[in-house]
Amino acid sequence: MQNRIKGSDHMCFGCSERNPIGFKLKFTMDGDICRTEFTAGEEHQGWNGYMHGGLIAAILDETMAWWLWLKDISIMTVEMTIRYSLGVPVHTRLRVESWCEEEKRGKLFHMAGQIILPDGKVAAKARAKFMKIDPAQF
Ligand SMILES: CCCCCCCCCCCCCCCC(=O)SCCNC(=O)CCNC(=O)[C@H](O)C(C)(C)COP(=O)(O)OP(=O)(O)OC[C@H]1O[C@@H](n2cnc3c(N)ncnc32)[C@H](O)[C@@H]1OP(=O)(O)O
Repeated sequence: MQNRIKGSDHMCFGCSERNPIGFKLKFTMDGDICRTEFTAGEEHQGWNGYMHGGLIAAILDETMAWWLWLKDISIMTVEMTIRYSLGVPVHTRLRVESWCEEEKRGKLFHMAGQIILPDGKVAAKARAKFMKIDPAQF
């Protein structure tokens, strides 16, 4: 998997290779699904042995954002809900995927994403809205 941005100096917590405490996620498009993988470590725990819910949200947020980013659409998250169905154990390879459910007037994107455990069960599912922004403002 390759990030599209190379040589830039951004410090995005989700995807920058330069951020020393970030997730360093790398994304790829598979048809109309954006995918990444992640294995949580001890430092990502909430309850012992399980990943912190806020960090689960961050991974889902980032994966949905990258579906748009890979299509050259600059956005910001404006709303997100998460259903946490199963604990996400640390030291476990996770598959994360996202897709677009609806586009409104080319400005608001209704996205969804999920974290899948090795046995195929969905541990967490997000729905979020992303608003198109002018990247020159940031
Ligand atoms: C070279 C370097 C590259 C570096 C590249 C790094 C990589 C990059 C990868 C990506 C990485 C991303 C990382 C994860 C994504 C974040 O984490 S983003 C961070 C979290 N999100 C934020 O901070 C967003 C904060 N919000 C804002 O700044 C402002 O609300 C915004 C988004 C700029 C919009 O402001 P605004 O233009 O004033 O919008 P506003 O007038 O309030 O609303 C516009 C319209 O949308 C509607 N609307 C607003 N919110 C909603 C909503 N939640 N639901 C429905 N409608 C809504 C309004 O009703 C309005 O409708 P109309 O009146 O036009 O009909």
